[in-house]
Amino acid sequence: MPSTDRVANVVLVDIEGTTTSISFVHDVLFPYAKNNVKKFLADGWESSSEIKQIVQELQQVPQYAEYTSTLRVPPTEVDVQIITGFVRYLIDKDLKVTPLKTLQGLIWQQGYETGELRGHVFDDVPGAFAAWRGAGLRIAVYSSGSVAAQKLIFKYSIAGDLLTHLSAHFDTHVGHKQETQSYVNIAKSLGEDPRNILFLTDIPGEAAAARAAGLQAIMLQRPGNAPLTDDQKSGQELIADFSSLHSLQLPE
Ligand SMILES: CSCCC(=O)C(=O)COP(=O)(O)O
Ligand SMILES: [Mg+2]
Repeated sequence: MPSTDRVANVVLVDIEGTTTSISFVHDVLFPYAKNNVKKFLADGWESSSEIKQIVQELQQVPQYAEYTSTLRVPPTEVDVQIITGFVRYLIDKDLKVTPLKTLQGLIWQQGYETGELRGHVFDDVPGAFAAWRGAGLRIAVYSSGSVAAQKLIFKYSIAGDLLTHLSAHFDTHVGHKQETQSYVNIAKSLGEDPRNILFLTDIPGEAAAARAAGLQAIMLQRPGNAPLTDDQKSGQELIADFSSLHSLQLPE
């Protein structure tokens, strides 16, 4: 079906590689979190129950034992230094683990609120959001970034406050992005027939998982995204930006 004839009630967008450049996430957001994590943890180590909870959850991550085994001196207690090192290790490996994503969102909040960070969105994103909402569609977000981080990137975007366009947010609490059950959960939470949800993403495994749950899925080939192999392209609908989707309509 050509994109122009497509119908949906909900557009579900991924962030990194879809609405936003991979470079912004990897070259701006991740370094910001790595540079600020030590002070952030030290400031709340004794007083913040949120930080205590995150630190506990980080120690349950399977890679924690692997990380501590690489240290010259095995840690005798969990302190700011150890957790800072582990957070930086997880960020370098781009592991999408939930407590890391929660912590990153809290650290980025300070950057957005002080004006040090502004969320990147590609040029066509604000117009597409306005067109979809104008046609009566809902827009939802599904990213490995925490719901709080999702809200920040759109609220403080380079194109102004785009959060007002968004009616639902999903992160890894709903499941991982390459698992079909996550999309079943999202459709249920949205109260929608999966066939009336159009998922936009840059990752073939995410598109496949969404389709297996009955959603429509289209893949983005944004500047800076990893090139797709012929195998990954096969059976996919590929678009360079959202412009061909401006005329999305509600089902009859
Ligand atoms: C919510 S902005 C930060 C993006 C992020 O941390 C991330 O891991 C991006 O993953 P995505 O699922 O949006 O590709
Ligand atoms: Mg992505």
